[in-house]
Amino acid sequence: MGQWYQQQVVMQQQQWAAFAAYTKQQQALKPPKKQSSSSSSSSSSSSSSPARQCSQETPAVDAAAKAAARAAAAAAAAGAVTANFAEDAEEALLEAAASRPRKKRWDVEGAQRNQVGLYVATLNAKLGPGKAAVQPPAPFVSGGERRGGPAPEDAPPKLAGECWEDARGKVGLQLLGDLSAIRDRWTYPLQDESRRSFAGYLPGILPPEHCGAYFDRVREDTRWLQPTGSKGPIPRKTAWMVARDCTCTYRYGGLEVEPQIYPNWMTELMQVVMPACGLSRPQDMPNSCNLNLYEDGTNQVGWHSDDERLFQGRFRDCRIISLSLGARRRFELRVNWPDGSEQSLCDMMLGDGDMCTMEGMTQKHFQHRVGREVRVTGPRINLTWRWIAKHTPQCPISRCRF
Ligand SMILES: O=C(O)CCC(=O)C(=O)O
Ligand SMILES: [Fe+2]
Repeated sequence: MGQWYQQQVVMQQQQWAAFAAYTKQQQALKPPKKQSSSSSSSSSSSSSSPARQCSQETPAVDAAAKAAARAAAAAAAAGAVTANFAEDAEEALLEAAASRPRKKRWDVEGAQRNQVGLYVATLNAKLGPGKAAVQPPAPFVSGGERRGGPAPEDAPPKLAGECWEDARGKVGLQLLGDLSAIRDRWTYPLQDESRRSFAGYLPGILPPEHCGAYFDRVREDTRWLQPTGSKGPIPRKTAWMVARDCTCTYRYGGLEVEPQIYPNWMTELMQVVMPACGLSRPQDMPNSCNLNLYEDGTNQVGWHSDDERLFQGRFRDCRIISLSLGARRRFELRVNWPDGSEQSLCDMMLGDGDMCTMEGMTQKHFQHRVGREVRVTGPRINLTWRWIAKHTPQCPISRCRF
């Protein structure tokens, strides 16, 4: 092992030890949770003992931190993952540790174990067969919930057999990559037939010399907003655009973004990129687009699904097509309800001019994010096209009868 890697491993281990200590301290400081009404405990919320909660929770924090530290060290030693890996694992754990109960059966330990487990599973996949040196923490089976994620008790029942959804062939779902004339340039990093969930990747659809021009145009000719949510201004700028005659606002996570009608550059850009997804006729084009501007790696979007009512993605197949311009960022997907010991995390590095899709029931079964990557210094714009399936009652299109 080279000296550089050894230094990295030691640094990561030190970082993790400090982090574990910090997390432990935070857990101890955490205000006591309210007892649930069904609890027989006589202690009120103000008198329940933080020390007791702490002694239950810190071993899990430690175990998860150690597992992630081993994962990060092994990855660095093997040179198998990007330098951002340790940071991502740390963030995953931080996120789990910062989670707060939403439902009675929420369990911080389970959430942490599953979070870290996802990273370890990804790492092992990257290390390759026979080199999976890292043991993931035991998966958490029930009673857990991840922040923003659905509760285990909300897991949909499986159909007869091992599948959650009808097969692609049965419902006639065609993947955009298969519709494309450049089929051989598409890959599908996420292909989960049992959940009828797919994510496709098409590198470099725009030539590099055009990407910069589009980037500047989109940046300059968009009215960017930075709405404020419950935790302050969102860590990116955003815009919501819709096709002519539509007035649907986009509501998500307590935010509401007013629509801008597709400018001419948007229609032109769609004509350039949509044929790569087999969509060439104007009537086939998506009727809405969410735009994000990430000024640098500190800007991000947290775990979420694009499962708003507008798109009906929880109930029917839903296509989402994205184009990235500017700095390369990691786009990750994770499964909502892992099956038994199944650990599923999928990531794609999205660079200048790359396209990516989410198709089928992905918004029901998976969450996605672009996490913090502090080493990224350049800006990135992402355009995420969708089809509005149910317009808001106020929108004239919802009142149209064709
Ligand atoms: O920036 C990205 O690649 C993802 C954006 C996203 O998830 C969204 O706009 O809903
Ligand atoms: Fe999204």
